[in-house]
Amino acid sequence: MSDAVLSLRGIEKIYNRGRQNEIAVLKGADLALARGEIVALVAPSGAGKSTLLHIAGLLDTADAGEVAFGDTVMTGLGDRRRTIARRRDVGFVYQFHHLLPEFTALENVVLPQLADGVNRRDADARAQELLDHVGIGPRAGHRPSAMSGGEQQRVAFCRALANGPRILLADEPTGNLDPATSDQVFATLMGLVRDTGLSALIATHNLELAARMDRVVKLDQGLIVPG
Ligand SMILES: Nc1ncnc2c1ncn2[C@@H]1O[C@H](COP(=O)(O)OP(=O)(O)OP(=O)(O)O)[C@@H](O)[C@H]1O
Repeated sequence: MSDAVLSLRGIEKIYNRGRQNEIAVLKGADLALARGEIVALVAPSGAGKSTLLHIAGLLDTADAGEVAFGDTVMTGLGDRRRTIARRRDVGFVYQFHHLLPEFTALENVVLPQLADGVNRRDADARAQELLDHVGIGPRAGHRPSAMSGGEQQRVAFCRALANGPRILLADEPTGNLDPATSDQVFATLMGLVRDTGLSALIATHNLELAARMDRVVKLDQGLIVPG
């Protein structure tokens, strides 16, 4: 039995295996996220943060090692089960919001719920509740192009949380914002994660933001080490 919500054990990833440009990015990375824990992942550019987040979120597979959500080992499960787990258990946030431009803020938060079988009325209510929670309820009917960068990113947070995941994975979630906005939007994200009791792994270059999380880890030579 493990108390961890997310466990990465001995994760290895090699790109271009057997070719001249072979690159071993992860060489046995270990990390466990406790319930409600917010962990900062810091590393120089190219060290493998995105690769690790993609493997943790079942968007990519490792060459060796194991990913577990709670006590369930996800490694080796078929595509269907991985897709369902990814949709239900994991929320992703990226540096760029990747909202669908032709849909409103509300609709962007509704869509992942419809894909998970939630009815429209419940999905609308949950989306509005999340948007209210991050302070942009009145903008629910606006398309992303009519919103500021900070507002767009708040919508992206709501979309990531729409299906009630256990784990939030974020890749430079405020990296595209100016410093003042980044600070506010980061505080919003932290509040949202705390209020929902999620476990979060947040990659950032920003050491000030990293210091505000529960724990800092570094990716160093393909391994996770204390920050
Ligand atoms: N699909 C791929 N094929 C080959 N090499 C790749 C692939 N994806 C990433 N890499 C290489 O693996 C290394 C790690 O990439 P990754 O994107 O995980 O780093 P990162 O730490 O997230 O960087 P950044 O902070 O710049 O986003 C880099 O050298 C990158 O060029």
